[in-house]
Amino acid sequence: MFSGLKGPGESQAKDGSNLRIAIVHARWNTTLIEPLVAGAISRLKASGVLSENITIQSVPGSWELPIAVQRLYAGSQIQASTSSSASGDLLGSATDLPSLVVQAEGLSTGSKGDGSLSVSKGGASGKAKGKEGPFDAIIAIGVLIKGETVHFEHIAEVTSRGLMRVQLDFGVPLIFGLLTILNEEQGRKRAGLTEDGHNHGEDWGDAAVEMAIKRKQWSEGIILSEREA
Ligand SMILES: Nc1c(NC[C@H](O)[C@H](O)[C@H](O)CO)[nH]c(=O)[nH]c1=O
Ligand SMILES: CC(=O)[C@@H](O)COP(=O)(O)O
Repeated sequence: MFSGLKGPGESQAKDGSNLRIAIVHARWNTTLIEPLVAGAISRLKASGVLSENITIQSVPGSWELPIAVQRLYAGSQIQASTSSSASGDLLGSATDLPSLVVQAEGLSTGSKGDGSLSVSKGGASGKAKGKEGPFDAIIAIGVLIKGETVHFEHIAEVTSRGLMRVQLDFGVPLIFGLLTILNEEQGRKRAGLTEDGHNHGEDWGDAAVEMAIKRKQWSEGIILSEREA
């Protein structure tokens, strides 16, 4: 897919075993979204990111990506403060009994769809409980396909700006996984669904690990030079 000078170059994704990564994807154009999400997950795991430390959330369309990423990241920050106060003292920020039980037991809650609460051990799917606390990086995935109107341009512009704003406002690496394509064939190529295609989701997974590790180092004052000047 990448010919000549194009492409991200050799992956710099190192050990992701201690990272917490979120993937937020739109559901529009799901036949392209699904392989892109799968590609990102495959590379996260190839770098050692644990399954229980990969959080996946979906939104209706790309327009919803910025708000979802912003609120999800803010929520992960609250988790950190809640779990640290819960470990420090039983009451923490939650004082109602159900929340205390959920916290104390390391349970997770969900909705049964009839408005009642379901509570299960471990993560929402019952799997091993992953890390809590702020995400180390977030991958936003969407596919915008040009139609007959200028709807495409409006969403592409503001969604891109919105994602960049969240990234800089919150200081969290936000991997740009928004495909803005003119036709479905362009999308199939970039989702790795054609012989000459390449799954861009793989690049986004690598980028998330690389940037999460570098952000962690920089936030601890660890400044390493990648090469001799
Ligand atoms: N046409 C596409 C959309 N449109 C939907 C919007 O993103 C949004 O969900 C809706 O306007 C409600 O706020 N979304 C995509 O991701 N891709 C498209 O091609
Ligand atoms: C990106 C879009 O919203 C686009 O697919 C909508 O198509 P149209 O411009 O024909 O309404």
